[in-house]
Amino acid sequence: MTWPTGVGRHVLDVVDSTMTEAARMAPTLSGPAWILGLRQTAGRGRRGRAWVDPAGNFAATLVMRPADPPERMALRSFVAALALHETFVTVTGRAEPFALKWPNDVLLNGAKVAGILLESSSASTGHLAIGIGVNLVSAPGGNEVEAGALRPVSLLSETGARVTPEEFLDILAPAFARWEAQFATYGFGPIRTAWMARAARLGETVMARAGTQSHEGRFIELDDQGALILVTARGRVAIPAGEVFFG
Ligand SMILES: O=C(O)CCCC[C@@H]1SC[C@@H]2NC(=O)N[C@@H]21
Repeated sequence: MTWPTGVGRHVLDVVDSTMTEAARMAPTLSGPAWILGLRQTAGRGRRGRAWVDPAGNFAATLVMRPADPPERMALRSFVAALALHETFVTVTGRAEPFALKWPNDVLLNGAKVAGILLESSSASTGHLAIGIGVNLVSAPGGNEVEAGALRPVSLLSETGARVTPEEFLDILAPAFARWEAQFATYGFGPIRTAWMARAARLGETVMARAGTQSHEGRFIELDDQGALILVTARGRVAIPAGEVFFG
């Protein structure tokens, strides 16, 4: 696959976090760039959690500077999820074991194989950093993740597919560029439709936690802002940000 024109590619042997490196590099960048860390010493996940990624796993951040309002910027997590899903399908030749979990995870055989972390800067650089972590060759033990979280698995253990972080990036970056072009041209509509076609547990009852509130209901769709829509005993509820538990 061809590397997208005008997009930087930086590979670092060791880095604290590619998110931190993205913030350091942003002022010097003239266009979008991928930063791949072959090892991270202080990787971070969503909601202040640590992200442990041993050698052989994939840890990268795409830094870009979209001229978008914040709510539109945030929709790029769905663009990234679609690009990640496509990359897994390309690498394994199989679509059926992969699914997307709202808001930002990719599942393999119902367990977590990848996560996405979005950070935007209010500083003068105005950059958006899209961090992607993939358990290519190893996954944390079930006792290393918080209670109720999905079991982590690796691509290698579940499918036998062995791919290096550099190879993974060289498929992911063009895939992201294609989905991003679709988002830029047609807006969120086709992204939303494609995301729902790959969504885990669509139509089923799930539990969502948003802040201190929990909602149980049938997951019927994403709305046009990327919020999770549940039909609960009290009616339709839109959850703009939170976590979902499948139980
Ligand atoms: O909590 C999650 O599921 C999101 C995990 C995101 C981890 C990636 S690894 C590359 C980038 N650098 C980081 O420190 N975090 C993200």
